[in-house]
Amino acid sequence: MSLPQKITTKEQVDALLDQYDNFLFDCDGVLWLGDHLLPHVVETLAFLKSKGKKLIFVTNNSTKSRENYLKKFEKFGVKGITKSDIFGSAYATAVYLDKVMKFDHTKKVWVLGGQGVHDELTELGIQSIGGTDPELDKPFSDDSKFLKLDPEVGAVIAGLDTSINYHRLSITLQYLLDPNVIFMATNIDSTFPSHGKILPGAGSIIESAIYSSGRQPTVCGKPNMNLLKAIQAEHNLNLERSIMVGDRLNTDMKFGKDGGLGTLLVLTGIETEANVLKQDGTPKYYADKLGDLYELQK
Ligand SMILES: O=C(O)[C@H](O)[C@H](O)COP(=O)(O)O
Ligand SMILES: [Mg+2]
Repeated sequence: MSLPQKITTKEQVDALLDQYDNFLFDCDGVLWLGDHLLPHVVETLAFLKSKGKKLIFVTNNSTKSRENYLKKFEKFGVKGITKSDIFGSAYATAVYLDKVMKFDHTKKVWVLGGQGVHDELTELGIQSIGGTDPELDKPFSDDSKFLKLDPEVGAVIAGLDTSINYHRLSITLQYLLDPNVIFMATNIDSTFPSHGKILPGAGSIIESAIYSSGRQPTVCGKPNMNLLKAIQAEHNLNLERSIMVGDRLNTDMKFGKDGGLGTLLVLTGIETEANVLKQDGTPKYYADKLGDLYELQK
């Protein structure tokens, strides 16, 4: 059995830097927990950049568009990131619907999810309804205006929705009962690391739509390899010299392993050390936190 190796010394960090040119970062649980930036993240990213490393950000959190992630990076003082370095699951899902499924732009998308999904669809010229519409915050009743279904809806996209309620789930089901309506999910993470808490993730919400409709969605976030194809179309990385840094085994680490990348798990999000030490081969490396790559240099 090949146990994951814990990064605890400067020599190990140096060896990691020799081995990899491209660092792909998960965001929730690696860089930040909501609005709380994790220790020495800004310094670590600057340090890696100073060593000539390419930094790419790959998040399953669909509540923000790439444009809004850019603003979040700026707010935290992370410099030198461009939109093309950010791959969010809202973006990946919108692009897949548009480019792979060739979605008819005269049709609309019903959203069970946050603003990120609406924004990425808008950027591609696709209309969307539902989602963050405040009318959906009202309790469900037979008078709901949404029960008069929009015949132009051709797809449902489901993702993380922190305003989830019976109204949203009920209307989503009405659209999914039509087998001609495409069903997509941004990601299937069961949980979501918040500051000091583990909360229900997008997968736990989407599961309700799956169960009630009896349908399975096309999923676009990690560990789906379509996301890696999208990254490759933009950056053409040498995957053997690339490493995926994440906090979750069944999304981030699987994504890295399936894609032929190295894998580094940090313990600031979902997984515990005991859990990591049960793994054989993946992750290849683990650390208490991302900031250790910087702190161990001192
Ligand atoms: O439930 C979700 O959508 C996810 O748990 C969460 O947002 C994952 O984000 P990531 O860790 O990929 O940045
Ligand atoms: Mg994460």
